[in-house]
Amino acid sequence: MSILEVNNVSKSFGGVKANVDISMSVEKGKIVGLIGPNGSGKTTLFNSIVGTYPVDSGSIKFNNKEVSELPVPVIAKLGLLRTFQQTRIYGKLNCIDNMLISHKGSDESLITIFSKIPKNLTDKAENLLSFVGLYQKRKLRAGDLSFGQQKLLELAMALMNEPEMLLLDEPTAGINPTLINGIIDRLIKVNQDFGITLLVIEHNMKVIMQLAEDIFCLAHGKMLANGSPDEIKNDKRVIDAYLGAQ
Ligand SMILES: Nc1ncnc2c1ncn2[C@@H]1O[C@H](COP(=O)(O)OP(=O)(O)OP(=O)(O)O)[C@@H](O)[C@H]1O
Repeated sequence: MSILEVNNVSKSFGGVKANVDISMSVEKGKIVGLIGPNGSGKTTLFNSIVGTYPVDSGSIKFNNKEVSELPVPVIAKLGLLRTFQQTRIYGKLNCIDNMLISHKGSDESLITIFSKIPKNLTDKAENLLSFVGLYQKRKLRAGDLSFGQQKLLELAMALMNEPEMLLLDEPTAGINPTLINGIIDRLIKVNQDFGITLLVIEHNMKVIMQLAEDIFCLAHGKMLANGSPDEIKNDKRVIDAYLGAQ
């Protein structure tokens, strides 16, 4: 059963056709990759799916519900969330407070939020920090964490809202190669332990081949190929698109 259905989505910025007639389907419970050379339209597609940009045409269905006209917070409440290439954390707040602030009930001011935090929410924040390996650092300012740890914090912050599906924009970008395996293991656990469907943009081919069961490849704003890691690895169109982009 598919959790996400993108049908004939197009999006232009002035004369730039960032996405042209894109169709893709993501099966519930899977880890799916989205690859493509720089500027091929991956982030634009993410932004369209989560509601950041209105699409020019086409349909996006999440759990069979049309979401292409809905704003970001409404889509988030339906259970579809994204993380960013550059982490979005509050550097001056400690890890626990970052977690509490990202909880979706929190649309009030910071003072109101912190003055009435239920104990179970703090417990949940601590459990998730422990899940991503940051429990010991929970009282440190997020800005003092390494970039890799900030990415794990951002992942934990997204999990606070118990999404059904997470869109991850380059979860291993800028991370020390020795820590990359830790991130891959965490993402697999997110998928297996919480049953969260993952759609992952990734430039690191080794990572996406290890992580994803199904991979979509964009080039020049169009859907170029779709298949298993093995099929994609050996697809001449994909190889040419990457070589041509270098
Ligand atoms: N807000 C915007 N305004 C104008 N042009 C944009 C905007 N966002 C993206 N574009 C253009 O759309 C095209 C696709 O960009 P996009 O960021 O979606 O590609 P990408 O595959 O995510 O690239 P990268 O791998 O480098 O992150 C590019 O030509 C880009 O310059």
